[in-house]
Amino acid sequence: MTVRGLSKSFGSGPGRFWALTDIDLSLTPRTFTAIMGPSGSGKTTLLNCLLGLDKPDTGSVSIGGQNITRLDEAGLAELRRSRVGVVFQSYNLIPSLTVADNISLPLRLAGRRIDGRRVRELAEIVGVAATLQRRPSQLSGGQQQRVAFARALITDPELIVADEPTGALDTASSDVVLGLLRSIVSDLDQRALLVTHDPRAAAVADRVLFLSDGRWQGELRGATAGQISAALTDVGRRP
Ligand SMILES: Nc1ncnc2c1ncn2[C@@H]1O[C@H](COP(=O)(O)OP(=O)(O)OP(=O)(O)O)[C@@H](O)[C@H]1O
Repeated sequence: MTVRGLSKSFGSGPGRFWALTDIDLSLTPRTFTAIMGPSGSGKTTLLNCLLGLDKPDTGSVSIGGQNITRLDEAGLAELRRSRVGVVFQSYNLIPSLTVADNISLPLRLAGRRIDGRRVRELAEIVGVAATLQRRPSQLSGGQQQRVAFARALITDPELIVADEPTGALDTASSDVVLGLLRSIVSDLDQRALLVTHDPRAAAVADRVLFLSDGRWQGELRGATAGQISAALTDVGRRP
């Protein structure tokens, strides 16, 4: 996945506001990248541009070698359904469906064949194989988030985007979910993009990119939570 020279504004005339300016980003397979930045720095706008929910003013977003900024609505729907797996803070599982049916839902929506063996395999990888016939309400928050990861992986996407995936979890469940994301990247050859406010979560990534006022402010590789926290404070202080 490659982003080149991406800029995004809202409004027009004197009220025009640049939420993102000249953003470049490259995510290669088996890399785990975290994005951090103060509130209003442009993180959600960037994710929305990657998912085709917002159209950038300039620049390109290439996923699987295709510039998604040129896709029509049908192409963008297919992108979000099959080519990018997304996990949010709220697990967004369908309460009336079993865990197995929640995991296979993206395939059903895409009209693709459901491979029961693959559903079980992913459930095992994320550690919810014993819960396949239960409903989401019978699972803990951490278990529900693991189901959301299996659902994100079922279409074998080119990128996993996790937007505050540990925001609603306690420390122990957060650690499990972050360890899972880490192993998804290494064992399943995935690339992952994590947006988080939590330096402990970002420390699990290979590199952390800092965004402020819609521009990259720098990056850290292999940093501890303490180093990330200090860098974040520094970014927030810059004029
Ligand atoms: N639809 C919109 N219209 C006008 N301004 C917008 C719109 N969406 C976002 N913005 C502005 O763009 C800037 C970036 O917002 P964005 O939501 O991307 O920040 P964020 O880093 O995700 O913040 P948070 O951490 O609080 O979620 C903010 O100043 C916001 O007010």
